[in-house]
Amino acid sequence: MSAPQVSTRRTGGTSRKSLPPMTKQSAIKLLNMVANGRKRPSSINDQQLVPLEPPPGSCLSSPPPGGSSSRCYQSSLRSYSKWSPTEQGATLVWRDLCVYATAGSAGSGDGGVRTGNTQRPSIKRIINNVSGAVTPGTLIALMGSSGAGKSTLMSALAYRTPPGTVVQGDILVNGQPVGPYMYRLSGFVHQDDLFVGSLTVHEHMYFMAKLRLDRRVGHRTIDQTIRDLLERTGLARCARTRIGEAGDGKMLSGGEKKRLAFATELLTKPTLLFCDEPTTGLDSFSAQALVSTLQQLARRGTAIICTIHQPSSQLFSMFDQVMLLAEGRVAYAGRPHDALAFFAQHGHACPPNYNPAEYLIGALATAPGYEQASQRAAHRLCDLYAVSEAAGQRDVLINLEVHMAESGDYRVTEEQHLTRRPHWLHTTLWLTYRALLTVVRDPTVQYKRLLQKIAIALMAGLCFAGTIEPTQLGIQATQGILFILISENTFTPMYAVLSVFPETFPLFMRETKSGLYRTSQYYVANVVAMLPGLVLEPLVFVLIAYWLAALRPTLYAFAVTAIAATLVMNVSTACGCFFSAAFNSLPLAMAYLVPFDYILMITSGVFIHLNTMPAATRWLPYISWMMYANEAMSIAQWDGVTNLTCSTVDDKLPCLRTGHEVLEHYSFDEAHLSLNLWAMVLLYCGFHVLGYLFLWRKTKR
Ligand SMILES: Nc1ncnc2c1ncn2[C@@H]1O[C@H](COP(=O)(O)OP(=O)(O)OP(=O)(O)O)[C@@H](O)[C@H]1O
Repeated sequence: MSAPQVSTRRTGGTSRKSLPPMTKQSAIKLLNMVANGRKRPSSINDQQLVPLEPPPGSCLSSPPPGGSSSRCYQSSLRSYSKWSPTEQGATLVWRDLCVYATAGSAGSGDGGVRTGNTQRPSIKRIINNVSGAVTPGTLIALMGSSGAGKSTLMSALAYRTPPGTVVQGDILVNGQPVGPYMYRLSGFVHQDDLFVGSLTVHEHMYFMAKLRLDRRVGHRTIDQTIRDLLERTGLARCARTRIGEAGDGKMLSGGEKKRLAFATELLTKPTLLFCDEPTTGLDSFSAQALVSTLQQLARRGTAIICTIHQPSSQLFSMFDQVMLLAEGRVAYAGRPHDALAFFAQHGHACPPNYNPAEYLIGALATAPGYEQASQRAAHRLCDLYAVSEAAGQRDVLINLEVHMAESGDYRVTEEQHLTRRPHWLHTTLWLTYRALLTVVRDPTVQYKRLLQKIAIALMAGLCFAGTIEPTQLGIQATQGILFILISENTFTPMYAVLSVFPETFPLFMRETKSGLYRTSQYYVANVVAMLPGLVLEPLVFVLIAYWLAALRPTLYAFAVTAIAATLVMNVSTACGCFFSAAFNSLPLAMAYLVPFDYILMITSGVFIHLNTMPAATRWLPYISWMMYANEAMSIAQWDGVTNLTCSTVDDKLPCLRTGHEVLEHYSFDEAHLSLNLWAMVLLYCGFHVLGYLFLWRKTKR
């Protein structure tokens, strides 16, 4: 396949069609007529102008009961003197839109085209020259068979395309090309729901409100908003239920999770709402209830775009507009009822008692065994629509928006300055709270590990009980228990955190991309949430093993051992976090970590005299916190000891008479105590900085 030449800009003006000069008022008049389904007039009379601003009490503030609010919004045109979609409603138009997926991007599943020794990236066109418009107060359904390009089109419109996707064409919101502001202006309900399962519904909503709403919004208002939203989405009775992960006993159903995702997006009262298959997995009653909630939301001025799979007849008729896609092209866009008439006109009359949506999608789908014929039929319908009157009216509306954007005297309101985002620390604290709840509520993470630590400490302590004496054998036993104290606080925690980032990565990416928080805040919150466990565990372990084994009975020696063990556990966890952030999967992280473990162990000072290591590897102990901890703990045990006895029976045993000689035997030095502790603090910071940088780099891809 030859790769098409595409520009890498998201939107641009290469395809802009030139329009004749037009006054602002004439354009508004024309737009108004087009939106109301009338043909373009040959001349525009300025006396027939409509007011620019909706009058007080118009449908923007109070929609007519049962009336077509989309018509209502279309006739209430916004002012073109400023750009303020939150005040005026958002008109989203897209023109000549093409979306390409490059090889290697999510879902492409191929690595490109190989030519000779070089690999040329392959590019697949998913959306092919699509144009359309959504006005405030309109509920529009994107429909089509599986693979038609619904999700791709919607994510491009919402400015949420996955990495590796190239978007070409114009996408404008009230005349402004879409950009990062879409994360603030619009909500996006994803097809797959991602939550922190250990939170309850109310906790999740409260957390989201704290991070997404203006920081001046008080507790009472937040509580009231959450109560209203849970009521509206039918989740009020689940407010105290944990969201849960698959396999948990107490959890929300798939449909409830979908509604929770929906309620979360409504917190910010988005002007534009994108819903990727919101009814999938819901029974017909719940699906209808959800679409009816969407209808109500549209009546209040939100422009809503949904992708939807084979809706029931009733659901189909609830949408103001439908856009039918076939192989990335538009086969029809307009009112649902008119879609049936258009298809009937071109030889696809829906039989009576047939689900219309199913019929229309079936007419555009590729039938197995008849691929070429069905593709030809779908292309024919797309071609017929492209030259239809409905497409012409749509094009006038789109061109007017583009024209107004180009020639209008817009005053772009920096709407983001109107909302005060939470402070860095505030967001970090809320993230820490959420991470802490996860740690506390997941017994496998915390309690089981603590119990395991106590059991190992008891076992190790009892095995060494009575062996710590001022003899040559006692020296060996002392160094042995110190190694147990260090290794037990190294390997288990290091491997335990390996899954932290890969497991939560999809949720983290979604939340950071939507501007909920920054990588630094997420990283710091996770580290802080781990801290209580990382202090408690080594202290409990040392407390039990130290006194059972009867190591040096001075407060100083105990304190140094406890501090060193705590630092060991924290550095190990930091190292685990670094490997976890650096690699995309647990097996990959493990594959690299195991060889690193061996370096740590070999250079700990137990297995080899560090001075005798080959010159090329002599730098390795400097990155080994096991060596630093071993030296610090050994100094605490042997510093100032002078009463060691030698064996009179076995002259093959070495004879070390003082603590100084013991330390020298292991290539340790009394003067290095504080140096060792500071080296561990440095390693802790270094690993975390590296871990953060790797995680941050992933978000930039
Ligand atoms: N990153 C990608 N790389 C290559 N092909 C892709 C990529 N993303 C989507 N596609 C392809 O583009 C086509 C449209 O995908 P899309 O997910 O938009 O379809 P859809 O209409 O939403 O389907 P469904 O209803 O099954 O979710 C599919 O054939 C899909 O395999």
